[in-house]
Amino acid sequence: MENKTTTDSATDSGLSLESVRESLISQEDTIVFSLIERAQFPFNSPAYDPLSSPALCGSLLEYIVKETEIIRAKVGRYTSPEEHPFFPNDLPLPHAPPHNYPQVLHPAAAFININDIIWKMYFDQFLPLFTAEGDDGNYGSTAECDLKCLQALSRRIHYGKFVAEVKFRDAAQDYGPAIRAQDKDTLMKLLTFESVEEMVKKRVEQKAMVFGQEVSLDDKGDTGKYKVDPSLVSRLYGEWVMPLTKLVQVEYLLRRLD
Ligand SMILES: C=C(O[C@@H]1C=C(C(=O)O)C=C[C@H]1O)C(=O)O
Repeated sequence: MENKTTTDSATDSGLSLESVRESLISQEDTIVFSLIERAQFPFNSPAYDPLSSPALCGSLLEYIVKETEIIRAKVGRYTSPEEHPFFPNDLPLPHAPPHNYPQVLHPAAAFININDIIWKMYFDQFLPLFTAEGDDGNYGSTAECDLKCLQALSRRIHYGKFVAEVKFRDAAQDYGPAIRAQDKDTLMKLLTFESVEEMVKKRVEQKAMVFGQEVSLDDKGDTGKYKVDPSLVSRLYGEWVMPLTKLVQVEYLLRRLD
C-alpha cells in the first residue's frame, strides 16, 4: 500500500537529487566553519566534567545544550523536519504557532533521530583529533562552539531523509522490493554512490584548506598551516558523516511503505 505521502515525482515538489545535493554542499561550509571556530580552543576537558552544583545536572556542555534546546523548542525550531534535538525528552511545546512546512517526507521520518550516535562520535572519536590538548579556561565558549558543530553535523546527517525520499520517488520500482523485504544491505547498495562520496571528501578537504588557512602578510604565500587539518575534515566525512547519512537513509527507507 502506498503511504499517505504523495508519490508524485520528486520534481513536482521542487525536490530533486540535484537540489538536495546542493543543500548538502552548502552545509559543508557551515560544518567546516564550525570546526574552525571550535579549533580555536584547546580540548578544555572541564567543560565535559560533571558540574559540582547540584542545581546543574551533567556537565557544563550538557547544561548549555539542554537549556538552549528548551528555548529553541519554545519557538518551534523542532517543528522543522530538518532540525533534531539532542535531548528530545521533556522539551516544551512551541509557544509560537507552528510553521506549515511542506509535507515532503513520510510521517515515519519524525521518529528517526540518531543524535545519540552523533554525540558519541563527536566527543569520543572526533573532538580529540582536531583540538589541541590543554585547558585555557574558556569552557563556556568551548561548549557554545561544540553546540554549533553538533547542530551542523546533526542537520547534515538527518538530511539523509530528504535524499532517501528523492531516491525512492525517482526509482520506487527499485527500492520497493527491498523495502518490503526489509533488506538493509540491498537498500544500502541502491543508495550508495561512491563516486559522489569521493568528490565530497575532496571538496571538504579543499574547503578546509581555503577557509582555514593561516594567512601570512609576507610574500611566502600559502603557509601550509591550517586551523583544522584538512585531511581530518575529509576523514570526518569519510568515516562518520557520510556513513551516518546513509544510515539515516536506510532507516527512513525501511519505513517508507508503512
Ligand atoms: C547523500 C547521498 O547518498 C549517499 C551519501 C553521500 C553523502 O553522505 O555525502 C553521498 C553519496 C551517497 O553514497 C547522495 O547520493 O547524494
